[in-house]
Amino acid sequence: MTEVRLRGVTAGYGREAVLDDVDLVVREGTTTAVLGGSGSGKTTLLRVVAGFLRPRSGEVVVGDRTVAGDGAWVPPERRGVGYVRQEGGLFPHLSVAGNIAFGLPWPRRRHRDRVLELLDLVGLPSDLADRRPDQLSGGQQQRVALARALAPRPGLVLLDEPFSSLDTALRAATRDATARALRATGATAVLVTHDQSEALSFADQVAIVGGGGIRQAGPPRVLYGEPVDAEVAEFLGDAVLVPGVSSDGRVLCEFGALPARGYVPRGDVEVMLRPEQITLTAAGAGQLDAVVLRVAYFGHDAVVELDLPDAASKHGIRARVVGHQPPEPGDKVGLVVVGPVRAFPQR
Ligand SMILES: Nc1ncnc2c1ncn2[C@@H]1O[C@H](COP(=O)(O)OP(=O)(O)OP(=O)(O)O)[C@@H](O)[C@H]1O
Repeated sequence: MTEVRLRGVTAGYGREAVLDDVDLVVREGTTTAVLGGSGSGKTTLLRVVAGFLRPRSGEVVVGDRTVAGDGAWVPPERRGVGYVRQEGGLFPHLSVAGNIAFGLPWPRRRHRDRVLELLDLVGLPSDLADRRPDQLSGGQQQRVALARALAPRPGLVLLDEPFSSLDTALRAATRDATARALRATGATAVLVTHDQSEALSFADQVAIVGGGGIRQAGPPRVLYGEPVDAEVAEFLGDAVLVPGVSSDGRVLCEFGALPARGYVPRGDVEVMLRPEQITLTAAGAGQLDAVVLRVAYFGHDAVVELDLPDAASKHGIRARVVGHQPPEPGDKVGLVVVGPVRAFPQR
């Protein structure tokens, strides 16, 4: 079991600092998903923890050892860290068993039992052991890469977008197998991903990287419900933003007076709510009336774009409704809006 701590870490390439004074804690035995725009420094963060990149300043602590900073430097191979890349990076000339055994310490490389145990751990049948990587599906290759990373029983596993090249169904199955294997071993994990729903469903903690730092880190529900600003809110899902005025922990906006959660700035604010906080009812039966402009149908749910005749904001009002009976464009509907909402200082 391994806790990871980054304190004041600044790192980059050449003169450019990609990460500037970054603090992050990943508690032992938990999973943190690192989410952020392209080029924001997610992989750089993993490289610093793995030891592939030396931070210019700050400290990295893995378990009870300072592995970088404060005069210390522990090379990657001595950090007890497993690393799984986007494309798996299996050795093409070795069998599945050979690839997994490569992760075992020298004296144990011939231990077939341990290889089969690792295959089972990642949910693969033992008869794949003698195949070559090119005889496996993409999802199977990623599971073998995970088995190889888990072979030396690392306390920490770093996963750099390991599911991104897989199609939707395979992605979900591989992600579930990975989550199960990590739980079974008790390893701490850091997962880099572009996928918001993956981050929210897979991890105990989500960390949003942007502007050289961690914009916000916390449990998925806190980040989704209480993002620190409108940008983080929009990054982590669909957000409806309307102008409002706050007083006494409530906000007054075109949806009426609604309770707000978290810190509420005074005066003019930007009010944020999620589209699923708006439900549709019969015209005249809600808190206010609207007309359906467009409907984006996704099967399990639908996003309904609405026009509020008396509202200040003329676009961007969206309700997420269950998919079996979405309304039609032109329909008149009533809206019921439930709080709490978030209120940000106006941009
Ligand atoms: N080896 C390198 N040499 C120079 N610059 C680099 C190197 N690797 C990354 N960078 C730059 O550092 C910045 C952060 O890169 P990084 O790969 O950490 O981002 P990322 O958030 O993982 O991006 P993506 O989501 O696109 O994979 C980018 O501007 C990138 O161009």
